[in-house]
Amino acid sequence: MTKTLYLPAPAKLNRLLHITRRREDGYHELQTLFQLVDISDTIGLTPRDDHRIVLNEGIDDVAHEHNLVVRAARLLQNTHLLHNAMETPRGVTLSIEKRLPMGGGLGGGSSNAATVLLGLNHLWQLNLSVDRLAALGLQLGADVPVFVKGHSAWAEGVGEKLTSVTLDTPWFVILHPGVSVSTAAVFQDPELTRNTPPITMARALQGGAPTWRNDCEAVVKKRYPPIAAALDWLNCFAPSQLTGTGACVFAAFETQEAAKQIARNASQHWPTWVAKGLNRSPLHDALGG
Ligand SMILES: C[C@](O)(CO)[C@H](O)COP(=O)(O)OP(=O)(O)OC[C@H]1O[C@@H](n2ccc(N)nc2=O)[C@H](O)[C@@H]1O
Ligand SMILES: Nc1ncnc2c1ncn2[C@@H]1O[C@H](COP(=O)(O)OP(=O)(O)OP(=O)(O)O)[C@@H](O)[C@H]1O
Repeated sequence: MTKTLYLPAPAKLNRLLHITRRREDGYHELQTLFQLVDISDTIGLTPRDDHRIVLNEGIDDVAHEHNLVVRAARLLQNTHLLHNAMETPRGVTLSIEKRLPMGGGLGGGSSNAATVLLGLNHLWQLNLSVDRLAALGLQLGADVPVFVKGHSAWAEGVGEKLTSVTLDTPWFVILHPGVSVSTAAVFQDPELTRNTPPITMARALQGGAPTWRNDCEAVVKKRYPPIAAALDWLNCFAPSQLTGTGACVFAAFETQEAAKQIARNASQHWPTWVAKGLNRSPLHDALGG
């Protein structure tokens, strides 16, 4: 019987997010500190004898063809075909066990895609380098490369120019304020701070957590009062921030016990997670890379 490989797709937090410039193409250049955390979706990959890419358990509301796991598998299959025209590309049956909220700023979809790229590179024995896979991943989304590289990182560009960093690893309380944020609308908002002067990585790291902030926060709070309310609530216990363009907000605690205590109260109002900060991705641990 063909065995299924189950691999984690961890979440990320943006512990600092500066927007430094709007580009000609409308996209924005960022400086961000990505930290991986230990809450994950699980992706199942079962190799097939034919060339089909099948998604068994998907996600309601996302058509299979649009699902980032299917798009990642197709991208890899097409890349392989292009360079190995004589070889029949292999297929895979995929499944997703979703725990990360969608569109929450935790990068779940991007992480799912990265797990498929690395998992299939392993199963199909393609031997593509991590750098090559990260470049392919960028075609699927700006947050895919950091998950492919598998380490907390300082990022520039739209998030693809990565330098691995080692961050502190506190326990985080993460809340989902229950609204869905349009990333495009936040980036188009005339009031968005989009001219923060670039800083060096060394300076960002030297300043540490008390100096880290997210340039999207003011606009997001104004547009989405439930996010402002969640930030105000969490700020009563520890300095709190938005991840990405939201909707999730988070705060760091020194111990698991302290985080759990706040999470117990928070969970009366919002979906809540306690997550440990990581530097290395559990996906890379699982693949032994
Ligand atoms: C802000 C972050 O969460 C930081 O981790 C991510 O860069 C967002 O990445 P994402 O959710 O994959 O966003 P995308 O789906 O690529 O972008 C949605 C829309 O937001 C705007 N956008 C996004 C990223 C970026 N660096 N500049 C932008 O202006 C663009 O209008 C884009 O059409
Ligand atoms: N496998 C997938 N998992 C989650 N979302 C997916 C997936 N495939 C496609 N999508 C689509 O991608 C959108 C963004 O998902 P994702 O969970 O990555 O957002 P996010 O956490 O806000 O990420 P980011 O921090 O990169 O903005 C979803 O709203 C959904 O429509």
